[in-house]
Amino acid sequence: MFTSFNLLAGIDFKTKTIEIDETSVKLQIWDTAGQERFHTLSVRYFRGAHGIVLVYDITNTLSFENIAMWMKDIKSKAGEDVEVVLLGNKCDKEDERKVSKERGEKVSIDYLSISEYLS
Ligand SMILES: Nc1nc2c(ncn2[C@@H]2O[C@H](COP(=O)(O)OP(=O)(O)OP(=O)(O)O)[C@@H](O)[C@H]2O)c(=O)[nH]1
Repeated sequence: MFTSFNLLAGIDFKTKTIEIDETSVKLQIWDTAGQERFHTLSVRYFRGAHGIVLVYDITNTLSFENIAMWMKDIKSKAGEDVEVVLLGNKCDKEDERKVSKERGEKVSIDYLSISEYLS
C-alpha cells in the first residue's frame, strides 16, 4: 500500500517499501501533473530522479505529442543516468485508439502498453 501526500496542487508524493533480493528498498514516487500550467513546477522534480515514467493516453493525440516536450526537458534538466520508460495508457479503449503502437515504439525509450483498468 502507498502512503500518499498531496503537497501542492499538481504534485503528489507517494512512498512504498518493497523487498528486492531480501533487501528492503524504499521508493519515493513523485506524481507530477502533465498539464501545461504545472509544467515548470513539474520539471523542477526531475533533478535527482533515478527514473522517470512518462504516460500518455492512447486515445488522445495531444498527450502523445507532448511526450517530445517532456523528453526535451528530461534531457536538459535530469541527470544523464536517469532511466525513462514510456507508457501508453488506456489500452482497454482500443476502439478509440488515436496513437498507433508503432508511433509509441518509435520513441527511442522503453515502451509499454498498459491500462489502469485491466491491471
Ligand atoms: N478507460 C480508462 N480510463 C483511465 C485509465 N487510466 C486513467 N483513466 C481515467 O482517465 C482520467 C484521468 O486520470 P488521471 O489518473 O487523473 O490522469 P493524470 O495523468 O494523473 O492526470 P494529470 O495528473 O492531471 O495529468 C480519469 O477519469 C481516469 O479514471 C485507463 O487505463 N483506462
